[in-house]
Amino acid sequence: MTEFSRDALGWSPFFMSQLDIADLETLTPARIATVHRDRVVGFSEIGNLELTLDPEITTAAVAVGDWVLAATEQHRVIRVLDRKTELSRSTEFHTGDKQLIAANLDTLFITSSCNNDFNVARLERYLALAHDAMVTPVILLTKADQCEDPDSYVDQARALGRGLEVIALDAKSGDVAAVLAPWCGKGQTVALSGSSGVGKTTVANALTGGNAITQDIREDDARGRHTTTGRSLHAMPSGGWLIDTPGMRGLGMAEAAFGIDATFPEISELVTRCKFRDCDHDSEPGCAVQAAIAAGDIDPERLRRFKKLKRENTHATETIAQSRERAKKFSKNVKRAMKKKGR
Ligand SMILES: Nc1nc2c(ncn2[C@@H]2O[C@H](COP(=O)(O)OP(=O)(O)OP(=O)(O)O)[C@@H](O)[C@H]2O)c(=O)[nH]1
Ligand SMILES: [Zn+2]
Repeated sequence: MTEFSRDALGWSPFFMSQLDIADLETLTPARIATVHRDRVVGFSEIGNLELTLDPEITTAAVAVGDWVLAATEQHRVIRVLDRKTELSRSTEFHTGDKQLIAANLDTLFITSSCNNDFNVARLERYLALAHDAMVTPVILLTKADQCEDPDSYVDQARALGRGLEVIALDAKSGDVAAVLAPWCGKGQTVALSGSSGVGKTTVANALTGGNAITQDIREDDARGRHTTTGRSLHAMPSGGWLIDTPGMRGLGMAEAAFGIDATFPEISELVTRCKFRDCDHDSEPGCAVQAAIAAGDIDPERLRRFKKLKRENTHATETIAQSRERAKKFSKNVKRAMKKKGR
């Protein structure tokens, strides 16, 4: 059984302030490392805890990285603490509810490669996601060793944000952990996102010092054999934590209006100065954005991508509303059918 101090697990005054004296005396804070269908595993100062959830809480409301308060004798999660950061996405087909991806991340390494994978629009999408989650983005450009001019990629990526950290590296070299050390210190939590093949596993292995990465585990329980997802919160020798889950890997699309604005500050700061509130920043009279483009202050390509993301965002929101409507109709039909059957 491995014990970790709260500080080592990333505890901070933000979480402490959510506890009263009674909580402190009776409950144990734990950091969620695995979320199963009907139970979770948390790391704590008294070791790993296998926990079921209070009936009020569903596993969908708990994410890897969460801090919870556990009643250890009952092996039960009593309360999920407010998150410092929350990465989630809207589920497309179901209820329109959001799906939690990870909680209390400090840094998202947005990973791309110094080759054809590099795509400014895609990077902006990830940046919007990170901003929306309140997580610090760092752009990681792998395969610098296979590229003649990695600096040109770095420059393009740096242009995507004020003070944005961009790092080009060879993920297979020995110095990955050293280069990324500023974000991987004691109690800090990171995750990697990016397309397939950009080197997430390679970087993750370098950071965790081995093969700690997501594996499916076959498990036996009362209901028979089934596959569950292995541990998702991995300790790094540097003292930090890496979250690696299938959801994290599948991260891609953002429906994050706030995040989009934060990603395009030079544009979003101007739109309030347009003459019309519903300005499309196209050819409307008194458009502050077009004026800035004419003055050479804004890159028209940035505006084009800003508008594209906004459109997608609107579309995603509509889809959620529509799918809610569908779900409602469906449950009505089911009820009607059940009634008929009952007669
Ligand atoms: N030369 C070089 N090869 C790299 C670098 N990063 C990754 N690779 C190679 O690229 C291939 C894909 O890397 P992975 O780490 O598996 O990529 P991934 O992002 O985890 O891919 P998925 O598991 O599909 O999401 C592997 O063969 C790596 O060895 C790099 O910086 N330089
Ligand atoms: Zn305008």
